Amino acid sequence: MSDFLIAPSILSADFARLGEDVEKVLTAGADVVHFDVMDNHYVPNLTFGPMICDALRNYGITAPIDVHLMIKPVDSLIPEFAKAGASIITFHPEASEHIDRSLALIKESGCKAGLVFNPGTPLHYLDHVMDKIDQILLMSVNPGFGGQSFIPHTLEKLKEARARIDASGREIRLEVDGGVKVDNIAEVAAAGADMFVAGSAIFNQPDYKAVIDAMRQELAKVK
Ligand SMILES: O=C(CO)[C@@H](O)[C@H](O)COP(=O)(O)O
Repeated sequence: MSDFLIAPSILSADFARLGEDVEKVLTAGADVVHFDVMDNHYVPNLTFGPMICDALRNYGITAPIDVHLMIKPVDSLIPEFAKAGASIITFHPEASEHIDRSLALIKESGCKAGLVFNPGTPLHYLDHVMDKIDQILLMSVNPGFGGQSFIPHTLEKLKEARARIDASGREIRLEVDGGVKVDNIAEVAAAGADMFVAGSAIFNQPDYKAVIDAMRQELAKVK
């Protein structure tokens, strides 16, 4: 089993049959459920909250749920998502008044914590919190919608983030999100990512397993 994790974004799943569709993508070989929370304030779209996360757990989903908060303010929903069964909670540093406090709140709630960087957000927000995070998520599209194209300069940013992780000596996941597909996943992995969010590339195809298997074949060429 490779150390690369594939995390389908349920933003592109069938909301009318969400439990069934999430179960189907996990059975097809996905590792993690990527759960995009949008508030129509921090980002121009509106999705779902803790009740849906809780509903997935009640449906029987046991895989890690990676909650990506695209909301402002950040803190009030952290305990709610932890109670609802989130495994990992990430947020955008510029959306929090107190980054250290938000990270501490996630940890106190029993979840892994991470920071998310939009394409134009500098990585210097990591400077004083590397010892407090488990994951870095680099957005390779501007957040809000699935189906956008991968922004190429993310590759350079991934290399910079990987160098920061290596220098920290800590085990921190480097996740990438937006426009990840079979034909670019190897290049993205070679730049340093080890966790791949893919929404439309998986859910817009009839055979999820065929896509995930093809992604793993590409990843096998890298490591
Ligand atoms: O958070 C987001 C968008 O804001 C992503 O998770 C997208 O949902 C990824 O979709 P694709 O680019 O893979 O279609």
